[in-house]
Amino acid sequence: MKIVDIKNLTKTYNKNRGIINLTFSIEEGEIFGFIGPNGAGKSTTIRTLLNFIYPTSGSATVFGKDIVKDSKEIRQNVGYLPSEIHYYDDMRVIDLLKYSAGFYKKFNPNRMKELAERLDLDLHKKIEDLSFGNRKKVGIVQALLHGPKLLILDEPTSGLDPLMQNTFFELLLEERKKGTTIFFSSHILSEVQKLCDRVAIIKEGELVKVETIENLTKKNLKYITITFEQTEPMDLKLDGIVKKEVNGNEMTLLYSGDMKALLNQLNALPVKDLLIQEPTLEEVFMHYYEK
Ligand SMILES: Nc1ncnc2c1ncn2[C@@H]1O[C@H](COP(=O)(O)OP(=O)(O)OP(=O)(O)O)[C@@H](O)[C@H]1O
Repeated sequence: MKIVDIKNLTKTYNKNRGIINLTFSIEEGEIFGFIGPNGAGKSTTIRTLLNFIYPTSGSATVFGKDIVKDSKEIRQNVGYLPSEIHYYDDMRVIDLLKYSAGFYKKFNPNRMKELAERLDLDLHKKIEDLSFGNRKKVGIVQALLHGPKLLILDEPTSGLDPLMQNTFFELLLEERKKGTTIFFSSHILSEVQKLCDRVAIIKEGELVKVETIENLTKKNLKYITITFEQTEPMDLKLDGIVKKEVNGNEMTLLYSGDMKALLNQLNALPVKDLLIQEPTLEEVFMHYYEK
């Protein structure tokens, strides 16, 4: 079942582009990454899905329900972590969480305590006394508290130290085991690689690609290092060379072409050593972005 289904969704702010003609969907139980540089349109997409802002054109459904007409119903089953969190500063964490839990039909105080403990969050502190990272934790507890079917997380890890990020990822994997679908925006590629099943890449408001992490990292792009016997310039004439660098007798290639064609050419050259590696996700994305 499609938990999120976005069709030709466009949002323009006066004359500014926000997002243009986005179409993609997220299946039940997926951890789905949403990747793009600052200003690409990630928050705009998320805020539109939650009906904080209205689409200019196009449509989307969450749980099969219309994001504009049925937004109240949808929100009962969504946990949302905004990228920037603004709270009432003089409230204590516990009171704020109870207050926000009041908007949902399901609330479990034991779950609140358990989550606070796991994240090492002091429930009795005032919000104004919390660091940025600790405020983020409040947002995480708030998003998970009512056992949502869909988690929408906008840059969730910014401000968390690496240990806390791990705890947070563990929590997400536990949620996934329960069947929760997770939509996760980020500009940090390694965390997406670690956690997500599929990823949508967005650039300047437009969707570049939707791909499984497996395919993104494995399918076509290879990182190739060739060491030649001699330093005289060697030339390779091949389709599919995305990037080439030559340093002394060493040539590195990002290559997405036919492997046999490459090997045939190398066969005629004085090759001393050859190393073929999986590219990092950074390299894969650069490849998409450069196009
Ligand atoms: N309230 C607004 N008014 C006018 N333009 C806006 C508004 N919010 C966003 N934009 C524009 O829409 C585009 C997408 O912004 P958005 O915040 O969705 O990007 P993002 O991918 O979430 O980036 P970031 O990681 O920096 O939050 C940007 O060009 C931005 O300038």
